[in-house]
Amino acid sequence: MHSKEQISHDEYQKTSDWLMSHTKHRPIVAIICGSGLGMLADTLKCQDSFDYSDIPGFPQSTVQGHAGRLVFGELKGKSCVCMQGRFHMYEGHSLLKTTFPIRVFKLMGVETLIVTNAAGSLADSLRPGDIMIIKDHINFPGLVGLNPLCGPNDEKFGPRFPAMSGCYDKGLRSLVMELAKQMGVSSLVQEGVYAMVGGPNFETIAEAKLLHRLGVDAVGMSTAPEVVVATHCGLRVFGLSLITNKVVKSYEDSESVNHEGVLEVGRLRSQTVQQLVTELISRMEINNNENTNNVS
Ligand SMILES: O=P(O)(O)O[C@@H]1C[C@H](O)[C@@H](CO)O1
Ligand code: HPA
Repeated sequence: MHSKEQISHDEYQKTSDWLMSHTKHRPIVAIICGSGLGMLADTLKCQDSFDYSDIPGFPQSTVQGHAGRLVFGELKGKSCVCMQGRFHMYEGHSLLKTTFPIRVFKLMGVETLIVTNAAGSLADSLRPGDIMIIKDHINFPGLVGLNPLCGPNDEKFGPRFPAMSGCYDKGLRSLVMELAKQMGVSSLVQEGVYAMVGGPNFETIAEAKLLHRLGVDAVGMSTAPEVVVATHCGLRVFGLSLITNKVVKSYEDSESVNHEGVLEVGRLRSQTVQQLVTELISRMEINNNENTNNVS
């Protein structure tokens, strides 16, 4: 059971120290690329990149469309770190390992986490290719005790009982809605509720109907554990889902979803997602800590 595993503060610190000694970048923004969205790292300038297999303590990516590389670089004058590939519970990683990079980023001085994912839509208003700004989430594994915060609490990171209301920063959500208008893509962008299920199978029709009745707008297999750990340690979070498919919720519908189709929509919408994230990073306000120095 996941809650028996522990990762000490020292272990997170060791990975952070290793990374800080191998790059001059001092990131203030971390980006997690969802399935098929690894190109978000391509926009970073003056890159330093590390395969996960070379980073002490890092888990390995096993999913197609998740390269398994950590990329540091500058975007619009801000120092960033980008995960080209995330870890999912269904890969067999414990939730602590799944979220390991988040606390490492915190120790490196990151202030803001941008999470992206591929998701299937339940809401009729969300079509494949649309972008859903995550307003809130339902962490289904978390609700039954599969939560990365289970086990002894490390007060150095955050409190035993962290609040999760407001975990998706309101200011950043409004900013992205505004940016979408300015970029002329507001018809593609709306807010909604994301639900995490364990995967790796896609939903049955009965499960889809249940999620729809519960008010879920989009469903995926990631993100919630990362956001819980990030919020626990005080990171500001912005999340977006690229809608890659409609979740089949009728027995009359003969369509079915597959991972290749998910990756394909990622490729088709990569530029718009990239532009939105770039503009967000460019326009977001940051706290002036020592990490704001640019790398020359
Ligand atoms: O890493 P994300 O959440 O973007 O990946 C989604 C969920 C599954 O891992 C995969 C299914 O196609 O895409
Ligand atoms: N369900 C769950 N996860 C997903 C989906 C889906 O329909 N599409 C992309 N990730």
